[in-house]
Amino acid sequence: MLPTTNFTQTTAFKKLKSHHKTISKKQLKDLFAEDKNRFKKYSLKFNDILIDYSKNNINGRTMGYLIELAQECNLSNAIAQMFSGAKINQTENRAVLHTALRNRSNSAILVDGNDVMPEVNEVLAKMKDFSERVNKGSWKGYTNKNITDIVNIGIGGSDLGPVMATEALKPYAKKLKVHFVSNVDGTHIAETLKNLSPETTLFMIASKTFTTQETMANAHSARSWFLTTASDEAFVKKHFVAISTNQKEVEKFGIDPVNMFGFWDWVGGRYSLWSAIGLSIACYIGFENFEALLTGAHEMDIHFRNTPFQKNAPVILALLGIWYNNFYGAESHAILPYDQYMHRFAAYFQQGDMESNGKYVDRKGNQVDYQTGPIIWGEPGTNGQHAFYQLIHQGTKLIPADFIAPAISHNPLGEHHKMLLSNFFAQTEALMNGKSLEEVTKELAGKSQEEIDKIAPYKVFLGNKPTNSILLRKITPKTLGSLIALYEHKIFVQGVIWNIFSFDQWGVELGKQLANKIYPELQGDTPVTSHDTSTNGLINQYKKWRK
Ligand SMILES: O=P(O)(O)OC[C@H]1O[C@H](O)[C@H](O)[C@@H](O)[C@@H]1O
Repeated sequence: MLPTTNFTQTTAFKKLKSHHKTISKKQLKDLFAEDKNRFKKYSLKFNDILIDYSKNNINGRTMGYLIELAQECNLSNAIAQMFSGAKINQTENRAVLHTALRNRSNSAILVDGNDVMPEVNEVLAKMKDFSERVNKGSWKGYTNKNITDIVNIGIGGSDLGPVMATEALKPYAKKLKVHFVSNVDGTHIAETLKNLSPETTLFMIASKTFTTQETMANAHSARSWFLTTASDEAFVKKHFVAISTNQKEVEKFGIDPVNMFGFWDWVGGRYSLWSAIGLSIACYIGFENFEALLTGAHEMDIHFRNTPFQKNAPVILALLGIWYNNFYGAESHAILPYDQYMHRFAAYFQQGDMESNGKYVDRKGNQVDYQTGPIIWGEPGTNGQHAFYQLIHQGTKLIPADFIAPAISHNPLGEHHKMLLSNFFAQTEALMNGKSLEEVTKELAGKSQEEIDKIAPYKVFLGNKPTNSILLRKITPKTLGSLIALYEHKIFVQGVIWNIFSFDQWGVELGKQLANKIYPELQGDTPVTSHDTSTNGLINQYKKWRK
């Protein structure tokens, strides 16, 4: 059982509340002026990742109290429980063991008294064999041609991780092309299949439950498309594999269990890219690179498990998030990768974070009276700079942001990377320092006082906007693995402190139930009357227009 401390009742919370009153009056740039060692004090290095959190509204006292908060909430105990296989997903009575999937040390991890590692290793070996066969061309299509294209059909956790990681690691791609179909909107699969040949396409039907409406609809459409050309059901096994925890449903769909890659109920969908759900990643970048991804995550797991909170990267990022969420009233958190390959990273952690910590009931079953998970959003820099950064710089909302960039580009084209990184460095500096009225006035020298008075207020930047900078040496499979695990554990720590269950997702059920109720009502032309007037009106207009 996880601890159930109400963090707002802790001594550390009270200390932080009163400390906030004084430190929030301080300007970040003054904190830097006061302390020459600020960067050294508030940055840490983990392998090829430098995390600079010095541009935050914190001092030694803030960090001390935040760490006390983590201690009072029994974080160490919660961490130990997660790694040991305790059933900390209490509302579903499940262990939470994505860390076992990348446990390269192979030490035993027990669930209900059984070591899960032999099974984990067995699936990994099967993934290795499969990805190598497809890549080498010894896995043939039904007309004896090599597979050239993989289509992963899945949604949510069975899609976002593989999409994000294959995009982020494109420079490591072998020769297979990979495509992803998630949306039940027929456009997604229709557009994907347009340029593919059934003879050389392999479908991976990825679904933990194998009952998800969108995935099953797309899987059936893919099979029909395939059979239109291939004609013979017997060929399905050469072109369809399943990734799931539900063998019964896989067989019902017609996929041979030999071509099924299993995982377990203790792998949460949004934490599943390390499992067989990562098969498309392994095929795309090669198994050795997939293993490097696991190793990177494993090393972060070790760091998270064994490092004192003062130097513990996920703990620090989590506590800073809590600082802004619960003391400064920040509603959102931006993730801003300065790397085009990382363009789905924020989208990936929208599910990772918001599905985990978007909860209003605490671990005792009571409604919380404080804020929990933030809204996660972001786009790659520099594109974001020319779109929404205006609001970060001069809007009325406080938006803490993580800036992420690699020192070495996979495409060292002329001066591009220096230009990109000059923006990366400049933005956090600008957000911190802002621009004073005095500086603006100086810039306007030569203009009349009247003109200056008119325009100057608009040109002032208040600054004092907090950011973390995460500088990576290079985006490699290993570094990406560590980075993803860093964010995963950050989410875990926050969930522990907010006293919520981070590993269920009951909130997605209601919409699904209602869609299932409405679906049959869309048959025929008879107007519906069973809903509120708005829903009835919309459905009935749809029925008129579709004729
Ligand atoms: O993998 P599946 O069982 O198809 O589930 C796919 C997704 O749908 C669910 O509704 C949840 O919101 C996600 O957590 C999950 O990843």
